[in-house]
Amino acid sequence: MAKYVMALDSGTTSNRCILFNERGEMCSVAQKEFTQHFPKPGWVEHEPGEIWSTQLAVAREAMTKIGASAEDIAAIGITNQRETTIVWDKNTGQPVYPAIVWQCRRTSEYCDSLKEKGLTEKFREKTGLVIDAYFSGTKVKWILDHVEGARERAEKGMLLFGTVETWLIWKLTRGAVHVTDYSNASRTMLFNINTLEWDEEILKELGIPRSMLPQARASSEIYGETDPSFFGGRIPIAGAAGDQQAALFGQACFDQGEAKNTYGTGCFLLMNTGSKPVFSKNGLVTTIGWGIGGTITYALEGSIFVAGAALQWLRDELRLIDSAADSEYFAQRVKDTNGCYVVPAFTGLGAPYWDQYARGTIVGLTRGVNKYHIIRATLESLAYQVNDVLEAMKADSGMDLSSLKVDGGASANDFLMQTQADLSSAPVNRPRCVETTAMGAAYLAGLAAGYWKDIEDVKRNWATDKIFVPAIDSEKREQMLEGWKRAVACSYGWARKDG
Ligand SMILES: Nc1ncnc2c1ncn2[C@@H]1O[C@H](COP(=O)(O)OP(=O)(O)O)[C@@H](O)[C@H]1O
Ligand SMILES: O=P(O)(O)OC[C@H](O)CO
Repeated sequence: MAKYVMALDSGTTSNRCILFNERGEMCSVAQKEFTQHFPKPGWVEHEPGEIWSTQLAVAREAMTKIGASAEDIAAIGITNQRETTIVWDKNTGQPVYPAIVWQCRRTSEYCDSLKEKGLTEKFREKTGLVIDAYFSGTKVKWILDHVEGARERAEKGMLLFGTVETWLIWKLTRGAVHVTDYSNASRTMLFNINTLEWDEEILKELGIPRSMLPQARASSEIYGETDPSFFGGRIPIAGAAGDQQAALFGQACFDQGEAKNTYGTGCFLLMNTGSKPVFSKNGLVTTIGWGIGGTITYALEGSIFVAGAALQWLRDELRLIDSAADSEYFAQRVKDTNGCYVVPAFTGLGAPYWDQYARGTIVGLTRGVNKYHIIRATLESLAYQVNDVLEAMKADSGMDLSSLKVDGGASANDFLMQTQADLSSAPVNRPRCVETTAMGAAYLAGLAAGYWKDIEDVKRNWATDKIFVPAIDSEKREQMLEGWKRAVACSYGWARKDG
């Protein structure tokens, strides 16, 4: 019997491969960063070829590290940065343009024009999303409009579109399989989450030919097998999900009302809402969590664009810290932020504000504010943003969260986790394995391949590392939150051309 399930976790800044055993333990890990391209202010691109080559390299490296062969791998599950858009030639496999990354704001004005046409409600009802440059649809349109000859070739059926999992599956099968899963499809703004079909009316509005789109499939099923040239044998590719949905799965949030927050480059808070979509009145989006065995599980999501990336900004641009982890120590050199707030709206504000033109700001500066206050305020900004989303989620779902499960790189920061518990007045529960995204992908694939029997196996493998309980009084909390609201208001609309 095969010993492992392989998770390919293709994130925004790096590709990872983790081999899990039956108990959900990580037996081998390999990771490689890839290049971020910022060709213009607000634009973000990746090279699709580099996404593929680094992903393949880490998969081979993880196998080599423990001497695993293709026969040792029961299945591959793929999880990925979502919305990032790749268009390539069906015959040559050559991308026609770099991958336009989820953070890229280049289609903001076109999104405004859709809103001005009064299409907001229609898009929400069909796709569950707000109209925003974040999602893939307008990025595909941009490529077709701006790359010479692309629209003509797309109309002739010569071009294919995919998000990152689609691209990787296509590459791993040497062009034999062009699929996406429902969770990733639900992030394109082209997919009807009620009918589970690409939406003809939206495709027409955006001028996107149907023939470019992948087949939308369940998140846990065998899509195809890897070409033997890659790993020395065929391995079934048996699961795929967007990274945030995979984390919800990996955190074993299987019951309605269970939620997790991932603190990575951005922050993504998702709550399982069961088998019916819940439409938000408070700035959240409705998304597909996963589709398994003919059943769809929906989720409410609050997407925060800049979280851990703000720590990278402190490290790389301001050079106030040497590593993101140092922020924990420095933040505690002072007892508070001395009245200072950092709003890291570097690429606009996502949930619950959705202001494409907001930009980052630091407010409350006085002569006494030092670097430790700024570091602390930056870390606190992650917790404030998550709290804003939590409040919206409580209002939409009518449920009070008994605890919040957390994961992602920045969840290792105890100061941040304690601040979250304090600001949100709720216990924060950090699991022993915070690689829940990769774990979720592994489970989705392992369940389809019969490596695990059912979700009870997943639940059994989940264990708490530490619970952070609220430790400040409500007066202090209210005072901190009030200042944050005023700081956020200062960042609104800054990049709008008309001021
Ligand atoms: N100890 C820490 N404290 C605060 N932020 C951290 C810490 N460790 C990592 N980070 C931040 O978390 C992010 C990396 O987390 P990860 O889950 O790997 O992100 P992604 O999957 O989005 O690439 C980086 O933006 C980094 O700045
Ligand atoms: O790569 P991550 O972990 O920052 O996740 C990115 C999200 O999927 C974007 O929607």
